[in-house]
Amino acid sequence: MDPAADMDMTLDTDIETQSILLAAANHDVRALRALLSNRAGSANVQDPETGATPLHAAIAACEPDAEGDDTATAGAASANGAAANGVTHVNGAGGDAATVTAEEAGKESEREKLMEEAGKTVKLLLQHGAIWNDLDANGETPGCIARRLGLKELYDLMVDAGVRAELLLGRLDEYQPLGDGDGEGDEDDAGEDENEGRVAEGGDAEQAQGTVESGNATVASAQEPSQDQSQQNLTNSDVNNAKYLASNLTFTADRLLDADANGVMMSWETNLMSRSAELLTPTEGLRILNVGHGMSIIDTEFQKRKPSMHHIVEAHPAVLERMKRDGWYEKPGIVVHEGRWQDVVPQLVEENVMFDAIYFDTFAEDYRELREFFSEYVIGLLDPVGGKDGEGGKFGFFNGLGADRQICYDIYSKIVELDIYEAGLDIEWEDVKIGDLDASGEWSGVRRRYWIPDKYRLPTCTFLG
Ligand SMILES: C[S@@+](CC[C@H](N)C(=O)[O-])C[C@H]1O[C@@H](n2cnc3c(N)ncnc32)[C@H](O)[C@@H]1O
Repeated sequence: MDPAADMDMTLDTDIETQSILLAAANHDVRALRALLSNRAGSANVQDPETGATPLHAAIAACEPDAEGDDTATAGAASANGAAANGVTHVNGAGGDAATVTAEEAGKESEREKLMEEAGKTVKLLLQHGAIWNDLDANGETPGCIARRLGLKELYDLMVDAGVRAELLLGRLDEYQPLGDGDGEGDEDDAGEDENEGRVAEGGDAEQAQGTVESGNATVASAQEPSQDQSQQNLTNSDVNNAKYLASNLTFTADRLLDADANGVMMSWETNLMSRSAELLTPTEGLRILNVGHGMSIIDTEFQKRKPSMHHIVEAHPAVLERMKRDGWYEKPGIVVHEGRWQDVVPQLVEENVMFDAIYFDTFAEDYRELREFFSEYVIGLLDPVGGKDGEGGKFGFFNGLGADRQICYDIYSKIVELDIYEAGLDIEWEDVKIGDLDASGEWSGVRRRYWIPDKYRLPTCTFLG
């Protein structure tokens, strides 16, 4: 190509990119609509330096500028409203109350207007295929910026966009083979995804990937779906799990690590395990199934409740070895199933074995496995008239879905709620505060920090109705 023409084209593209970013930042919906209709895919242009997409620009524009225009966050920070501030002033500053309240009310209405305009811009961009989880140069998705700035309305829009994208990818997944089985690319894909950073290459942009953590595995990139993009998501998770099951493990007092120093299980999760056991088995003498033994934490809690039957499914030879050494095979009511739950559980269903409480926490598996477990098997294994006083059996799982990024955690909490409901179960959440894991040095020597949120959303599921 003629170099001059080449340069012209580059200039045109740069100008187009900057015009789109500017229209998004100005919340100029009319100009933006015209620009987006010029070229497919232009809702995903990125500033070459900052990596900002139009979604980043539209949301970041709500940040107050340095000269004290604090409209956006003043309102956002007072999510509970100017009224609360007004009360403070009435009590504290006597005569100024009316003025201050009017000022606050003015700010609040300015903020509402800003949110409305930003919201329209964000929706327009999403309608034009803007990807919800593109990362800018700071490693933030647009939703991360909204959260950092306290812009709840915009954050919720981004969460909903992520839920839609992931649900659609999940559905597409059901209609496509998981890996082509010819080996080509499968192993590499698995290696790429497996417990590495949560950012994968996705077209031009880096994208945030949520993870389904049990201490564990990968899940789902999350992007507005297209056939090509959905393919990225179809990793052969069997390969990941198989690789983990063949790897060496290191046990110490406070952690179980795989051969790559990934945290399979860590002792900071103990209170989560004991609270789960408490909610699942409110009384002694129940029939329990636990999938994934790990550091024995939840099984020890279950044993304290003197179960009448306590089945454990565990697939890793080193964990099984340790269980033997520690006398688990001889404990009261214990039945150890050596093998992958995928092989063991269908057999239990066939034999009509029923439980009052089921817990699921594996490693190096993705959300599809968890979903398969509760959609296909829980219904057949959980006694609808079991549990305490025959009120029905309970199902729980380690909720580490997308836990290495708050927005992914919020998205997966919604997705799992929808899927659980579709499986005929109801879900109740209990929030458990997580301490400062950095301050307590939890991640030292662990390859990847798999937990970010300061609250764990603990799920307890029962039959609907
Ligand atoms: C995160 S740990 C479980 C921790 C456990 N909840 C505790 O309280 O210590 C996950 C366990 O699941 C096991 N596992 C992984 N994949 C499995 C599979 N497909 N079937 C059965 N067990 C599996 C791992 O070997 C590991 O012991």
